[in-house]
Amino acid sequence: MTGPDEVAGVTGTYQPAGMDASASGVPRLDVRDVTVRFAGLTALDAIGFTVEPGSVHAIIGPNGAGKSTCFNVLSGVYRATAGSVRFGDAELTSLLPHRIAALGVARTFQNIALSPRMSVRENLMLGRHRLTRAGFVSAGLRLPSARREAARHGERVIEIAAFVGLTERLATPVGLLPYGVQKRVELARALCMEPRLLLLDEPVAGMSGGERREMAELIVAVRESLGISILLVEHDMGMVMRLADAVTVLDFGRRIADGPPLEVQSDPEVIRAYLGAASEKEETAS
Ligand SMILES: Nc1ncnc2c1ncn2[C@@H]1O[C@H](COP(=O)(O)OP(=O)(O)OP(=O)(O)O)[C@@H](O)[C@H]1O
Repeated sequence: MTGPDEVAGVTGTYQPAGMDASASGVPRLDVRDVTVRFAGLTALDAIGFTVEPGSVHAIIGPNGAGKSTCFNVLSGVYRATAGSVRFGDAELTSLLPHRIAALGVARTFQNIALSPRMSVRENLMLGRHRLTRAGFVSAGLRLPSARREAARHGERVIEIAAFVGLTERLATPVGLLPYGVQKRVELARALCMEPRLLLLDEPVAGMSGGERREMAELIVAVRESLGISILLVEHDMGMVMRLADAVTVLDFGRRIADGPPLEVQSDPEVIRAYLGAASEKEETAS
């Protein structure tokens, strides 16, 4: 059985490749005055926040607030209409998604984006793809250098699978795994990219209470073992309040609060935004 104990048991033994387990080598993410407009609609209106190296930072807000749009800008899927996103010395707003990934920004998706017929191991090997040096030809010819490289990546995949508690599932096709375990495979695949910043889009959406707890423990373990920065969008307030060092609150594309979780939770504008969203839902339901 895999579970939180196994996750906790390996904490501290897992090291980021080429880095020590501290926030050194992890740049600050600086989002400044980012605006995104879609024909007639301002999805993000000059928003800004900073993700400190090695911290867990949450973006929250009612439906349609602009959270996914923000993630899409950070990962290069959407182009910002204005503003800047700096990751250390790099300006991300002009880069394509694969260039942003190459800088060490990895992402998981709200809806699972894995290959269901492929095994856990194969899905994780896909995560290593951007780190693979062997060219198409040498890999195709199975040259010794390409074989050695594949073996190295294979070992790393085994280490990462152990860290997230997936050792016994390595040969299982992903589509046969329970939903909560698939979400862990997604996180493991993102870790296979050796990220310095991990973007988690609703990591516990659709999970049972037990699965939520396991995922929360895993996120803490990632932060503590790797010292990387984690930016997450999440609707589960309890989880945000427990996990996050800082919270940015969006509402209708505007940033309405930013700070430590306790401060943000008692901010009158945040309370108003959430109460407003709740009463709108009630009106639609009645
Ligand atoms: N590609 C797009 N084209 C047009 N409008 C879009 C596009 N993507 C998002 N929007 C709009 O931008 C606004 C913000 O949407 P976004 O998905 O970022 O919100 P969200 O906070 O992630 O919401 P949810 O919690 O429901 O996922 C919404 O009004 C949405 O309809």
